[in-house]
Amino acid sequence: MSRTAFVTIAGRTNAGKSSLLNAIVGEKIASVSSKPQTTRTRITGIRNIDDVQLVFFDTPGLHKPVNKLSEHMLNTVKESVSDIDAVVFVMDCTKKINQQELDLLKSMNTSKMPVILVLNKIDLLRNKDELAPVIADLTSKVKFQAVVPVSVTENSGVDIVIDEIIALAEESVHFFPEDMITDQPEKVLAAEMIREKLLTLLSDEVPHGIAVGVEQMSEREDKDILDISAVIYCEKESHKGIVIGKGGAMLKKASTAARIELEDFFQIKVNLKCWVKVKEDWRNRENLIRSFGLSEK
Ligand SMILES: Nc1nc2c(ncn2[C@@H]2O[C@H](COP(=O)(O)OP(=O)(O)OP(=O)(O)O)[C@@H](O)[C@H]2O)c(=O)[nH]1
Repeated sequence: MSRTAFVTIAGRTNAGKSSLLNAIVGEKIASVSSKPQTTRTRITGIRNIDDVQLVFFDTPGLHKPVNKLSEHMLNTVKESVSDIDAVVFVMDCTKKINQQELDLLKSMNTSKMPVILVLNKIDLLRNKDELAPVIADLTSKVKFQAVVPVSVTENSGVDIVIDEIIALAEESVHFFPEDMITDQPEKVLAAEMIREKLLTLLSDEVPHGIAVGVEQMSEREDKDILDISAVIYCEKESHKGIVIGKGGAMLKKASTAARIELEDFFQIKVNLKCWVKVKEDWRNRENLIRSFGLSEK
């Protein structure tokens, strides 16, 4: 069974968060982060390792450098974390923990978020024995899933961080196709959430012959609403009828289930509109793949 881990990287300015993310996801990050994002959740990188897909994203209240976090943001941590499987909290091991970092870590404990502590920049330590008391002090105050000494610059410990994240991955479909990169990861993720709901509800009636493309996804300027319009492509006219269902019942059920999941993930009210179209042999059509926001590597 395939697994997915949704991961947020948090920590103080200059701790090495971007460097670590780059070390984990490699060059894919460039294509992902350079585009302006429309939603508050921002996917910053994707990495596939065997049957596990790691999806890195920023989430409100957590992605800002810790020294810029306000009280208000700390309070929102609890509400905005339902989809996080792991928080990777990066600290510069040569710097003492400050009150804000401690508060944030404690609020993560309160909301039962698994936290992997990365003690970065160990290459700067003259004597590695200096780490033991630091770790002892931190673990006496905060509960961590794992504590990993790392030097991103020397590429030491990064593999262990990856293993710890993999250990927290949950059984799930992969939201992003292997070997493809996208500059619109939120659209791809939303499309896959909709497709997954349809496949679950339809069971074997329309096996695999469904593709979903999110054509529009934008947050309203005046209201906290995310408008998403999606097209469901079937291979046959008869499949279209099944997807829509009697009096539109099936489509309604699937889009309601998808909307609930999308609202939970993006932490915003979602207005989802789905259309069903027949496109024979969509699987071989390059332009369709492109309209899903994907491209071959
Ligand atoms: N010596 C050393 N320097 C590192 C290491 N990891 C990152 N750095 C350096 O630390 C600085 C900050 O790294 P970033 O990855 O930009 O840190 P950040 O946490 O993303 O910073 P903000 O975006 O400001 O929040 C850079 O100059 C990195 O080259 C490390 O393992 N050892």
